[in-house]
Amino acid sequence: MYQYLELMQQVLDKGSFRKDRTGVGTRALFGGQMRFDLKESFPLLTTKKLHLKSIIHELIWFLKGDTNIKYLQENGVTIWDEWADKDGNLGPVYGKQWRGFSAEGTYATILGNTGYEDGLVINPDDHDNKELGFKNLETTSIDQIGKVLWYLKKFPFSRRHIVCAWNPLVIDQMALPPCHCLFQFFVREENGKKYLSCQLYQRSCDFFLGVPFNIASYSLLTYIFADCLGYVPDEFVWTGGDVHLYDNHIEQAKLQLSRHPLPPSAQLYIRNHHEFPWEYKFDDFEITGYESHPAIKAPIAV
Ligand SMILES: Nc1nc(=O)c2c([nH]1)NC[C@@H]1CN(c3ccc(C(=O)N[C@@H](CCC(=O)O)C(=O)O)cc3)CN21
Ligand SMILES: O=c1ccn([C@H]2C[C@H](O)[C@@H](COP(=O)(O)O)O2)c(=O)[nH]1
Repeated sequence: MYQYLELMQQVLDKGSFRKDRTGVGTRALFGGQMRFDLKESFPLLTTKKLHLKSIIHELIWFLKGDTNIKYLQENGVTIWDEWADKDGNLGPVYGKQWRGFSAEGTYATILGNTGYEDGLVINPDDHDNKELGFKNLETTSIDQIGKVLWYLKKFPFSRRHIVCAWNPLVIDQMALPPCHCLFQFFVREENGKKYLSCQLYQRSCDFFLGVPFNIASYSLLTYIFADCLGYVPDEFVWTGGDVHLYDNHIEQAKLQLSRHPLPPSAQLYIRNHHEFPWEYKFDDFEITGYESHPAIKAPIAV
């Protein structure tokens, strides 16, 4: 994971100081890329211990199209707690957009003055409110995960294998607009075998807490798709937009940089094959050979 440590060092050395939405403050670079060869090892950070359970359950939860934290809580995962409402809902976040991208539940067609600028709170469940001057569009829902899997099977060399979580029609209803907002698959053939790569565009990157999770999560997603398709996991390419270290993560980042990375020896095995990505369960995955330095605590910026 030298790629991660190199980019972390660059953010520390060259990042500009910026105010941010959370009020914590960051230093940030715009634009960054890291490549991980999945054929060598499963990319887990070794300079601090990662909580694999949270990463795996979160991905299973996205793939099921779930946007309520109940499933996560039942499995001891607390990483989304701060953003949920009293019923555990997060609005139409990742799961909804991956499995049912649509304009559902929005004040999508503006008939007149919505009063939005006046700070009027619009209830998205109020489906046809003439008084407020909006009504819902007739919606078409797209299962982007199912569709891209089908295209990967039928037209592996297509350049259109894209899943996009950034849905401008419903962004204001999300507890947090998607950070990892678009990914693309790429297939190449060598000696009769098909190799599957994935590239993520992450618009906003909490480099200390979020990014190690995001790298592991999308690498796991690539393995899952490869397993469904009978292809070989090839590369994961991470591309970041606003790559930042929060001011209250600087000491933790420096501690990490002072540690010697351990050999990248983690491997992922999928115990049970499934036809579709949303059918995988926690016990279908086995990670072996993961060794790391101890965990480093850091506060999350809300
Ligand atoms: N500021 C911020 N950074 C993020 O990375 C982030 C958000 N907000 N909001 C939405 C999700 C939630 N994510 C999170 C939230 C918490 C941890 C975290 O505290 N990680 C601890 C371990 C906690 C655990 O797994 O139980 C760590 O040491 O990695 C990581 C990612 C990623 N996303
Ligand atoms: O998977 C994730 C989810 C969130 N983040 C980080 C990136 C930012 O620090 C915050 C989001 O704040 P915005 O003001 O909406 O950019 O969450 C992440 O790194 N990975």
